[in-house]
Amino acid sequence: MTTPTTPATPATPTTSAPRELAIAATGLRKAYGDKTVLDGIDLAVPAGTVFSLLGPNGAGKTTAVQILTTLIGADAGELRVGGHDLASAPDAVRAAIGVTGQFSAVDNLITGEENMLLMADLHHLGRREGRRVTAELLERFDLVEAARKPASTYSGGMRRRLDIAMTLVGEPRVIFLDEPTTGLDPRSRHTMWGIIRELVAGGVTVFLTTQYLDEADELADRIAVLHGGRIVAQGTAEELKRLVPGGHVRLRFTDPVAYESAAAALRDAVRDDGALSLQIPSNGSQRELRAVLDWLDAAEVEADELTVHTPDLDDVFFALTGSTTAADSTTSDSTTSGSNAGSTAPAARTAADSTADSKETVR
Ligand SMILES: Nc1ncnc2c1ncn2[C@@H]1O[C@H](COP(=O)(O)OP(=O)(O)OP(=O)(O)O)[C@@H](O)[C@H]1O
Repeated sequence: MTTPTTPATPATPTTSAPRELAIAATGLRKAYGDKTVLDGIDLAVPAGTVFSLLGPNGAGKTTAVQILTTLIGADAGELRVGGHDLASAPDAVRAAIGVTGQFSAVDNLITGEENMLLMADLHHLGRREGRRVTAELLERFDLVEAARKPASTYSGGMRRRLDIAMTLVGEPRVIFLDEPTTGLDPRSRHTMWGIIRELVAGGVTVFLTTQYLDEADELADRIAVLHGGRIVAQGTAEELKRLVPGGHVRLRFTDPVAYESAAAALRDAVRDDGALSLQIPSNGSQRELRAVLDWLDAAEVEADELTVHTPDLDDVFFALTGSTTAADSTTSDSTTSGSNAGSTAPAARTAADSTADSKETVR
């Protein structure tokens, strides 16, 4: 397991007391036949935070969610959710959690409001209280106009909002969101992100699986990458990004003569003769950028375009889960990548660079 060297920044700097853990797993194991899906993983999610579990298809994210929500049993591990032990008090765990995601609880044949009232019944809220909670949640999730229409007529975004609203009827303290924005358009995704932030601001803990790395980057206080049955890295998004070298400034030229003279002056730069571009290792910080610009001035290099690429979670994901070898090489390079951007690690840089082009920032 790779652990970033920098300690995590506390989510709430105002208190130094350790937060109560909403989810705690030690040595979680699960196998299907002779296929080990979770090979002894540890998770610690402080209450009131967003934790994101990332991993390639088939890594075991849904299996982890199913175990932590009591849907299936684990083969081994000490597991606590919402302050209760999963093995000895599954009902208490169920009462403390909400689950939404790939398997929606929405019944298409009835209206949104009826779905909500049904959920209120399941939670044994009285008729009046059920109506009050339903009205409040429909309002909060912008579903008042659609409340009397069959759920089958709802858009994907409306259905997810209804699904979350239904989950909130039981006032869960821990919510598992399994790929909550898959298939949603960008506007609906942003609406969902706003909803998740609001939930967390209200003290709810969110366990999020997602295939969108920008979503984890945007929302998660901590991220764990699951691969080969193990957590191969975990930390804040910033800590994970520091595991991957590959930050650089790219200079593009239109004039081959200018390109050649720049390449001669900047002998440490990586050449791309086809694109007439040079890459200078840089961590993208203001200080390093200034140093690069001074260096270019001194060498009298004038590029037609200058772009800065900093590793993002896609790079991290690719490097850690691309193959065992890639993950291993990235791990060993990681200690130098954050502090010494002047050095480059060829194997990991190749992994990062292959996904880099669409994410460069022109500054
Ligand atoms: N009931 C089952 N019986 C046998 N194998 C299973 C069962 N459920 C899951 N698996 C296998 O366990 C592995 C992990 O599956 P899981 O659905 O947890 O992965 P995931 O990370 O959620 O993937 P995805 O991103 O594709 O949803 C896969 O290889 C899957 O085929």
